[in-house]
Amino acid sequence: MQTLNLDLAERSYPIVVGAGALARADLIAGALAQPRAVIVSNETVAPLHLAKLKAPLTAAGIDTLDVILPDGEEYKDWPTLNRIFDALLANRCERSTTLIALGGGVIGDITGFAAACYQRGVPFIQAPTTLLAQVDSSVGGKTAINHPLGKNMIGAFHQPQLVLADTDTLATLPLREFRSGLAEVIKYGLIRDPAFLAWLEANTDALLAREPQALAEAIVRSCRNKAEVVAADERESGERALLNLGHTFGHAIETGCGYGVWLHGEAIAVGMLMAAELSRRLGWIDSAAVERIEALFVRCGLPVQGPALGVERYLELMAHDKKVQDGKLRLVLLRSAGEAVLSSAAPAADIAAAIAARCRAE
Ligand SMILES: NC(=O)c1ccc[n+]([C@@H]2O[C@H](COP(=O)([O-])OP(=O)(O)OC[C@H]3O[C@@H](n4cnc5c(N)ncnc54)[C@H](O)[C@@H]3O)[C@@H](O)[C@H]2O)c1
Ligand SMILES: O=C(O)C(=O)C[C@@H](O)[C@H](O)[C@H](O)COP(=O)(O)O
Ligand SMILES: [Zn+2]
Repeated sequence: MQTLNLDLAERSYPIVVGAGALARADLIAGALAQPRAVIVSNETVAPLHLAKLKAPLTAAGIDTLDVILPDGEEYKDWPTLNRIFDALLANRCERSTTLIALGGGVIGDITGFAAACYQRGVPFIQAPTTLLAQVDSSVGGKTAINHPLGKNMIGAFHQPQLVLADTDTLATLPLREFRSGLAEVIKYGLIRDPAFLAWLEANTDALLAREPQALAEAIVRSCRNKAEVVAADERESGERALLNLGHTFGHAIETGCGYGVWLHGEAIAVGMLMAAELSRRLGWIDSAAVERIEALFVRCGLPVQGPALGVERYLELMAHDKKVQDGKLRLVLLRSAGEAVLSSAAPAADIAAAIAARCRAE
């Protein structure tokens, strides 16, 4: 078990990574204000992993209520959020009730947002069970639901009290979901950690084989990168925007195709290649760098071409991006494979050409 700390003064919290972390009722109990917690999970994860979390809590005298939601990105929405509020109210949950999100990023994001809103804010704990959630969404306090016009458009910054990433849960994760998580792992290498990028290239096979040591190292190094960025810029007034590499394009793919059709990691993999292609057109990186990124995605089984939405539709969807300022797109681009910058310098024609180069023909 390894523990990192996300340093945010009075909102600091531990990120615990390792086999069996879900059973650490002692850590959960230490974070609770009363011996009661509400576990929010979904119909897929609960039968696989809920007992590992719930039984030790019960044994420790902590009363738990389960809220089991339908599974899917398309349920990261208002009606599903309301189901959490209905359960909290029906069970007279108080301001000191802690919510525990057991699942992937969808459960983490919606539970975190419910915690941010219920009675104007209650504590919550992240218990991520996908690779993507263990390396990214459980850390940093971005919580949200989707809107038909854009991803994560309704949300709040609300930090968890604790992150418990049990690497044993990854054994049941479908391969496509595992690959999707690798896209966010690679993102850290691309934006700020060239040594990690090289390590990922050298350890792709071990990761795809889910070798425990390689997995733990990838998760810890990812969380360390994320924790450093969030500690420096919690509310995304600067450096945190770099965590959005590929997301302006990727969110357009997710929204444009309908939530759940493209997985988040798949969409941002293509988005990162669009950003790389645009950086090449600006003369910031060379073709070899773009090919290097593409080769790693191919080895990880990630897509390298986007859907044929049409360039105009991509641009229309991208106009909703949260980084848009005074109506102008700001994009995360690459200065090298290992250094990203936020820039509004790209000419519209180059943005359109980069999209066209990386999506299927209509
Ligand atoms: N808040 C953030 O900072 C942040 C960061 C990245 C992504 N996100 C969001 O996270 C979401 C994507 O998260 P995700 O990739 O975890 O998707 P997900 O939550 O939909 O989980 C993927 C699938 O795996 C299943 N699953 C989860 N754990 C499992 C396990 N251990 N074994 C078997 N099946 C399991 C889920 O039920 C689901 O079907 C998107 O909504 C994205 O916008 C948020
Ligand atoms: O934590 C962040 O900051 C991120 O941008 C992490 C992203 O991987 C994640 O997908 C996030 O939800 C995107 O944020 P958004 O502000 O573009 O919705
Ligand atoms: Zn993401």
